[in-house]
Amino acid sequence: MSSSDRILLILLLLLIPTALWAPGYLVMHYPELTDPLLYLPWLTLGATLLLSQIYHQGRLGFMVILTMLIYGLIQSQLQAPLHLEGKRLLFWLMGLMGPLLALLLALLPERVPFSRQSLGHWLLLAAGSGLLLALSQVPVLAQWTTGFLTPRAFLLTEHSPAPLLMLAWQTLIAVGLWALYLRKRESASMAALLVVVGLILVCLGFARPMISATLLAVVGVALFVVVLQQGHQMAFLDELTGIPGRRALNMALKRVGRRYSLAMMDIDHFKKFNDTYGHDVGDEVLKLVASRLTRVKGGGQVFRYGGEEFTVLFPGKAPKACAAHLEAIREDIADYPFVVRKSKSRPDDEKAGRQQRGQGGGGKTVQITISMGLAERTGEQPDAEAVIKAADQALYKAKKAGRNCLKLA
Ligand SMILES: Nc1nc2c(ncn2[C@@H]2O[C@H](COP(=O)(O)OP(=O)(O)OP(=O)(O)O)[C@@H](O)[C@H]2O)c(=O)[nH]1
Repeated sequence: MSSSDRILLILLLLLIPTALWAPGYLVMHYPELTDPLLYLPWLTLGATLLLSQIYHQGRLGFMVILTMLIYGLIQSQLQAPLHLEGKRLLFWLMGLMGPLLALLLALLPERVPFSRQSLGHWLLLAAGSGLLLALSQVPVLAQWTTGFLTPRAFLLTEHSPAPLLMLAWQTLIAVGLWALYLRKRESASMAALLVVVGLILVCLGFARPMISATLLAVVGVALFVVVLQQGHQMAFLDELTGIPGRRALNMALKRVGRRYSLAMMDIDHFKKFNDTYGHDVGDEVLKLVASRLTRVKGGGQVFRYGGEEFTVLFPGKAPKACAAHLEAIREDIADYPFVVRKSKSRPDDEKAGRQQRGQGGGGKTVQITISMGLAERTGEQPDAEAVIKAADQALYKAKKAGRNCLKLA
């Protein structure tokens, strides 16, 4: 499970106790706080909207705006008993259209929120809100929801006004968003999933006082964490390969301590490879090498140093203790049959790739090799710069020695 998956899971789990426990606890023990708490979602969501602007996370910003619209609707229109026809219809429309809008926003391309390019996103939000308000004024629909739909849509219990039909629709969208997140690993689908799960819980516990304020305030905090996490990824992960980049290496070197070894490695003849097969295939090679390198044993931490160079850091290890692990990974890469396909249909996951190779794949198999130089921190080379330089010199020796080998400084 990746770190973003773990964060998502924690945030989702955070919503459930909030829904079950916080509203009742607040009303019972701190009744004087209930009025100020109604402002809390505006605060948490407003802060997240600001941060999403700073980090240029447009779709996430739109998820925040959608949540604000939902909260505004609940506070301004839905503070009345739901057996009133118009209110019940509005509740239905919010429960059905809110998740749909979140899904559609997650499917739209990334845009900076307050710019001309995001006009489509704004139109979608405006159209959704306009349609909701227009439909809520149709008397026939109001009669239909109370007279026909609600009794047949299986109300959960008398404590929850959310009918099963609505929950089924919301759950379907949540599952779709989960699948979208697993496929694309984008913060927008993660944010949309949090908003939809938050809305499901709000609908389920709608009869409880303060449910929307407490839950949507927590959704605001959860979205804040998602923006921060995305900002962290942008700063520390290499975009092409997805492994930590140079900045992450610099941070790791600052806290690694006094004893460590460091290997610099470089893909052999990569320029020729790029010139022969094209930059796109070169990028695929970089991704492949990065993913194979991350399997290094012995506690090695892998970074993309830049271009076709990678670094592996072994905290607390002497070169003797990590050379075998590096050799193993060098051989693993040299033995991996990289197929250059004519089409750009290289599958993302390795199993599918192996299957495609098994069927011939229609491409040419080429060997990728890497050269490595290994150095350790010593009294003579106490700072990280000197260790990197020594590892670089050892790498140069490896290139001179015919490539596809490891040399010690
Ligand atoms: N496709 C792709 N190529 C890159 C990237 N970054 C750097 N390169 C290429 O990597 C190549 C590096 O080539 P050189 O430093 O001359 O070394 P080499 O061809 O690997 O030869 P040796 O290191 O001597 O084995 C250049 O052609 C760069 O354009 C990248 O992100 N993607």
